[in-house]
Amino acid sequence: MNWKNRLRCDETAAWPLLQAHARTFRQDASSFDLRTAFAEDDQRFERFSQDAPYVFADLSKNLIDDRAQQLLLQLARECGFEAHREALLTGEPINTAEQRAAWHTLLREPYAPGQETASTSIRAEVAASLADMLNFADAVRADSRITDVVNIGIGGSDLGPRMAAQTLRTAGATSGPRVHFVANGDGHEISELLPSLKAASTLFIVVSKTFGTAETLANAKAARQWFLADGGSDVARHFVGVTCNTSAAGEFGISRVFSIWDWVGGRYSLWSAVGLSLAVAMGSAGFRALLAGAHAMDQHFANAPLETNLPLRLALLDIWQCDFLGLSSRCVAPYHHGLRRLPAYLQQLEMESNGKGVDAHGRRLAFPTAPVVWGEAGSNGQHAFFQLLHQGPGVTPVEFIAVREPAHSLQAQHRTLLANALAQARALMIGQSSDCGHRHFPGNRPSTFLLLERMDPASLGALLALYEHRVFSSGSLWGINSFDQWGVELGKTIATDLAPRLTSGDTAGLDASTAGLLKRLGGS
Ligand SMILES: O=P(O)(O)OC[C@H]1O[C@H](O)[C@H](O)[C@@H](O)[C@@H]1O
Repeated sequence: MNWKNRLRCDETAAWPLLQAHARTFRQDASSFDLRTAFAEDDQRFERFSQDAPYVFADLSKNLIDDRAQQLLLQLARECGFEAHREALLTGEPINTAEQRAAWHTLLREPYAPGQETASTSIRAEVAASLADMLNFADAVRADSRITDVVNIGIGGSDLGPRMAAQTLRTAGATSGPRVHFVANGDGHEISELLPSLKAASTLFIVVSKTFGTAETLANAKAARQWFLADGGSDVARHFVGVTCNTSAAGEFGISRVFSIWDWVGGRYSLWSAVGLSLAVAMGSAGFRALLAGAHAMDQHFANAPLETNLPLRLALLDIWQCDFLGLSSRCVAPYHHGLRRLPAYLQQLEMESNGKGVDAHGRRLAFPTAPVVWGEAGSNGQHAFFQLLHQGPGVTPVEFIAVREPAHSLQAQHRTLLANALAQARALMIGQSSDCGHRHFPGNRPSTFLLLERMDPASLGALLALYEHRVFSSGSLWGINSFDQWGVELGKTIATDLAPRLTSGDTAGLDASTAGLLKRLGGS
């Protein structure tokens, strides 16, 4: 099957079979129960868990059985998933709305000069661009005059590098200058940071694929104004840019520009020069290790049989939960302090990619797509919202992420943390019967457990690539284009219209609520 003619999940023969099968999972006494499933099958853990590069995954505590798993695999095959995956990995224009590839996997593919293929020149270009970016990053690290680096960007130009830098700092894999991130259009964020800096020892990296994002341009202007006021004179040396739009960066006064390709989607761009601040934080060797870890996961995704292909298995579980069990949210609980921004990163990756109500041809979808992703680092979440997960009226699947080896020496404390992650997953599943209502835990609540041996650049690269491919896989089967984001545009257009009205007080044509609020907010 050609990827362009692939089927949508609800057009397959597997779809109605899955619907029928899902009825046996309804929440009543005769339905599927995890406790019974484990009691009746001593191989359940082995069959619903697996290794993938750098990641071990246990899916066995989910509300899924062999028949559901087989039907979901049938659904993937019927949809033409393998052809679509091939198109992703070979740079076909799968972002059909914008007629371009989504070829982030190329950014982490090792390049050996002399390999003659049709795409040799783009591979050579990618390798040269990476070397240029990493040389610059190492030079910044070696320059004792630079003590602080500020990444100015938002969305995909912030979330990935910020989360990865934070994770690897906690893991002890960063050194060199302090790296800060400014994203928010709210001027409080940059205003809080700037007074702690000195113009002469600060490097600003302005990251924007389009170089047209209002928040980033406003923060970059504020930074330049502060830089000049603080006695800085050499804007060209202290401001560099990362963008597709080199001319707009030039107009801003930035001469040192690291360019990226239009086939690198914002939320998939961490691996490109968008990761410059991260490369400054960990050096070229660390950045290359991150790419190598991601590439190992790419290879797994490309070659592992569908039955043991972890990104696909997680995507099938998402589809099963979302479309057949009616579970519309997923809690991510990373039991690693460094991963505390992972839920925010995944919110963009998953919800901006797959939060669509139409398919790639613009046809309305009659089934739900991306679940709401939310979460907080463990064990913090246990003392906040886990109450709802254990005893709330609805069911929310939880995804635990744990790292076996800590980067600190508090071994006993780490064992307690791991015990807590295990305990929460087990408590959700086994529950506890009590005649006293508020002490009753229904149990049979699903969770997935992802386990890393240690947190280092390669493991993080693999984990993030796993999530990217999972999102591609579910999006592919839902029939949607995971690589556009038209849903963010309307609000931007309206904000452009409203901004001058806050000063003029003009409310013509506005609804009464917006007009009333505008009058209260205006004039400052
Ligand atoms: O990198 P930029 O062009 O500044 O875009 C930054 C972000 O803003 C957009 O509105 C999109 O929602 C994001 O996908 C993107 O990552």
